[in-house]
Amino acid sequence: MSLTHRDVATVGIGGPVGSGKTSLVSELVPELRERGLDVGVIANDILTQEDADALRERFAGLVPKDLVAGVETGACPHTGIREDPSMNLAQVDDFLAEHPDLDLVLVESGGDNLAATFNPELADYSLYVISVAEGEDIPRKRGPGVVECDLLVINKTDLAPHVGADLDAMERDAEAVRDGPFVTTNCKTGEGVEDVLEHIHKGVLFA
Ligand SMILES: Nc1nc2c(ncn2[C@@H]2O[C@H](COP(=O)(O)OP(=O)(O)OP(=O)(O)O)[C@@H](O)[C@H]2O)c(=O)[nH]1
Repeated sequence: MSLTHRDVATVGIGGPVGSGKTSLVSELVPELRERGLDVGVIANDILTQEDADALRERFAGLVPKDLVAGVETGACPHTGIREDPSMNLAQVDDFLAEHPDLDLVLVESGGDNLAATFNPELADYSLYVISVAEGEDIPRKRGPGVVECDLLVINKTDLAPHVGADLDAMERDAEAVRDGPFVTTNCKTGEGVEDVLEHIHKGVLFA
């Protein structure tokens, strides 16, 4: 069920460069397909189709090729997902024209600087992915992406001991700066992805 006027649920996935957004999408899609859901994927990038091309290959046999699309924003990533989401919305409409029974569209943002949030017109539910390896003080900085998303995902938990990050401190800070939930993940092993799915289900599919 969608909260926007389109008859499909949309989930935004934002976060800094390299935090693990594409890796999370790669983990989520097979699980969503396993649950019988028809999924489309949009990857926003400043000037390339790289993520979309990689995802199209990865999802071969799982997601029709025309349900994986790249949107080239040509500007700051947040422009296409917040200020003017029209290119992304047009892509959602294109998906629906060919696949009217589509259940869910994942919209991955290009990497940003902790400030990006999704326009509610584009995303019914938004995730913000940060990485342990980028420093344990990220939640404490209260970036709008971290504070305002529906679900904060603290990824790369496996790297905490290697970069000297205190995961417990990150979790305490996440709790302190947010009203909403957070989860911890390791997208290399799939750990925590089940929790993300549960939140998405609660947030959009079974809302
Ligand atoms: N160790 C570890 N590496 C991870 C994890 N998640 C992602 N990575 C790696 O981190 C790198 C960046 O991951 P991506 O998924 O491409 O990150 P992204 O946020 O999509 O990056 P951009 O699209 O460039 O902003 C890749 O080399 C991944 O394999 C994780 O949980 N643990």
